[in-house]
Amino acid sequence: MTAEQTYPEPQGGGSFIIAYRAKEKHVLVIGGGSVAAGRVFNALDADMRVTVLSPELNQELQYRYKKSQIKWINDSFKEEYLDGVDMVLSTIDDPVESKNIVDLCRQKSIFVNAADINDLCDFWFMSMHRDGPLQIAVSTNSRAPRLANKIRLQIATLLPQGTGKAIDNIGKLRSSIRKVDPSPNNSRKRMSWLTELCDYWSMHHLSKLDQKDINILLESYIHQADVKKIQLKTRENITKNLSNESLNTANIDVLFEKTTITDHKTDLAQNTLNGVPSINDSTNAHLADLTKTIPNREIKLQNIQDNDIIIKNLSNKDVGAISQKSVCGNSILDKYLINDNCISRSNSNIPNRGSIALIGAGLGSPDLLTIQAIDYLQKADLILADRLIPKAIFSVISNAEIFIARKYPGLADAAQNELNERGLIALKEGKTVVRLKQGDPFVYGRAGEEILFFEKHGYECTIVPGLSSALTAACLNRIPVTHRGVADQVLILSGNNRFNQLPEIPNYLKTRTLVFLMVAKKLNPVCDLLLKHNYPLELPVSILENAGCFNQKKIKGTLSTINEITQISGINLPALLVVGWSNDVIPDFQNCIASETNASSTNINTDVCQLEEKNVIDRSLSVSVM
Ligand SMILES: C[C@@]1(CC(=O)O)c2cc3[nH]c(cc4nc(cc5[nH]c(cc(n2)[C@H]1CCC(=O)O)[C@@](C)(CC(=O)O)[C@@H]5CCC(=O)O)C(CC(=O)O)=C4CCC(=O)O)c(CCC(=O)O)c3CC(=O)O
Ligand SMILES: NC(=O)C1=CN([C@@H]2O[C@H](COP(=O)(O)OP(=O)(O)OC[C@H]3O[C@@H](n4cnc5c(N)ncnc54)[C@H](O)[C@@H]3O)[C@@H](O)[C@H]2O)C=CC1
Repeated sequence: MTAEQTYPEPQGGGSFIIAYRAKEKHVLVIGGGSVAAGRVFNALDADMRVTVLSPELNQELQYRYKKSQIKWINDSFKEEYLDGVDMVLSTIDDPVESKNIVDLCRQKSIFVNAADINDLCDFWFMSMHRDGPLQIAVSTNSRAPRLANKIRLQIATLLPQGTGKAIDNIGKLRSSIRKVDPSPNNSRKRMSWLTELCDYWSMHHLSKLDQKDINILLESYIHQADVKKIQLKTRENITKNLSNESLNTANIDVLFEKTTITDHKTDLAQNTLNGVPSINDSTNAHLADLTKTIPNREIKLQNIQDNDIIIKNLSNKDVGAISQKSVCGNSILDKYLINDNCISRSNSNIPNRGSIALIGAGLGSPDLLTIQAIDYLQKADLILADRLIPKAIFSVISNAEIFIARKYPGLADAAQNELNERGLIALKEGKTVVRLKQGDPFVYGRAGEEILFFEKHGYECTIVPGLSSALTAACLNRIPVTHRGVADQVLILSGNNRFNQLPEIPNYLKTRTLVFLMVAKKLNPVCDLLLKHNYPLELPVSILENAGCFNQKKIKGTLSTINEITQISGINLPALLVVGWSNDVIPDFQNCIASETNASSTNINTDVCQLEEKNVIDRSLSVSVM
């Protein structure tokens, strides 16, 4: 690589953006209108000493003056007022006088900004988002301030909740570490440990740390503990409700999302769902009118209390279908920007908007939930579930209200509508909603339909995968659905489709494993169908019940015998059927031991021909309870 390729070429024409520590610096704001009030707010936010020079003050400045946040010189500009000043912000409506002020400041080497003469400014203001110690500022370098405002809001809606708190917590930990290990020689050690911590843990978890956790982390740093293995109170909270017998804590070593990408996705999802505010028709029309008839500047003149009310109205009064496109053809975010205009520089007032996640509950045992699913279940306000979700899963839930859909025969559609509406109402109230689905939401879970419903109403859905029994039931029952030399394909089918019909069956292929979900009531016809399609009578099959749960059970047989066997043993729901030679690859452990001692049957773990010949697996041992 050439040096030109290695080192980036400066574009030029930008501003030098720094975080200026202006605490106690004396700023003189000239003018008493809304632009002055905005500047004053920013200066106070940076702990500057503020004097306003103007023959009049607007409402906000009068309020700040009464609260002794600012000094006020009730006069027009005179040169003498520049004495002892570190910075001047001119916000007057008189360009000639403004130019005069700028010239005088230049002579006195005072840093100056004039709101009405861009070209003469030493620096420009930026659109700013603030969340505690976090400040995000956007500059368009005086090209398009309104777009700076819009970009700032777009960025802010993408931030994970609790970002400011997470920064605070890391700040505390960082300074404690530097106190106990101040040596400049250990800079690399400090930096790499903290970097790993920040990269490895999700923003959500970092935001939840308390002083006790920070102390544990400090200890961990001292011992250079692996950040993936640190046990914290936060971690305990997450796992505390998991039932002991089902949770093997050793298996959930990693409770925190691995990468920042996951983190971003989770948190981003959480916030962008939240991201789109809702506006009812009359508010919408009202705001649309405002943009047409009143210049933005005048909207800004409203006082802060009024603006707060507008924000509340926007988030509470949301009714009806709202798509990403608003009536004016702009996005909903654009509408919100109109609203934000009213609050001008009040930084972080992104209204609290509901969010929804569709979560796969997996097989029914809490220890087979994903970390992300546990995380969502713990922070949810409302959980929409159905009767199929095993009770054990609910042990993970902290405080959420649980709504179980009343999906009884003949009422399924009405129950689905009811569930959707419950979700929508909660979203409009700004709640965190979780739609919990058994298995994986996209494998016969009808999640697609629900996503379309919520997204039609302006709420993007986060999707959290779950373990689907389609593959994992076989896995837990020692059936490798693919196995070299035995099976190289897997087909997932439903024993019972929407119109109560049997599925279409492909021609027999020796190396294909078939997995039928929802098959218990259709076992007989499904087996008949397979036989009709020339599947061999001796083809091994298994019924797998309650996979992954404490009452997991496997019933083995062949295509010709399984019906008879289950007529005796019965089938407990939920159950699925695995058809194919992969059923015979790994014998039950007891048989395995038996075959070890049996000289005539040795090499069981090879290909299916051998299995057939030696008949290693005793299929007459029809029921095996695990
Ligand atoms: C050079 C600069 C001043 C400086 O810093 O010296 C400047 C100059 C001017 N702004 C004008 C107009 C508007 N300014 C805003 C809004 C903001 N303006 C801000 C900064 C800056 N504005 C600096 C450049 C920063 C950059 O480009 O990145 C923001 C980011 C920060 C802040 O002010 O605190 C704040 C967003 C706050 C938020 O996000 O909340 C809006 C929209 C709105 O109100 O919503 C409009 C109307 C729409 C439009 O005109 O575009 C006019 C024309 C006046 C006229 O025509 O009469 C001038 C003068 C001119 O351009 O000559
Ligand atoms: N940078 C920005 O973001 C923007 C800048 N502007 C410009 O900023 C300026 C101020 O805007 P607003 O606050 O809306 O105007 P405004 O008209 O509400 O306020 C002007 C203030 O300056 C005071 N004033 C006028 N001459 C003065 C003097 N010689 N000495 C002391 N005080 C004096 C007035 O009493 C008044 O309080 C305008 O020129 C406007 O074009 C406008 C919009 C955005």
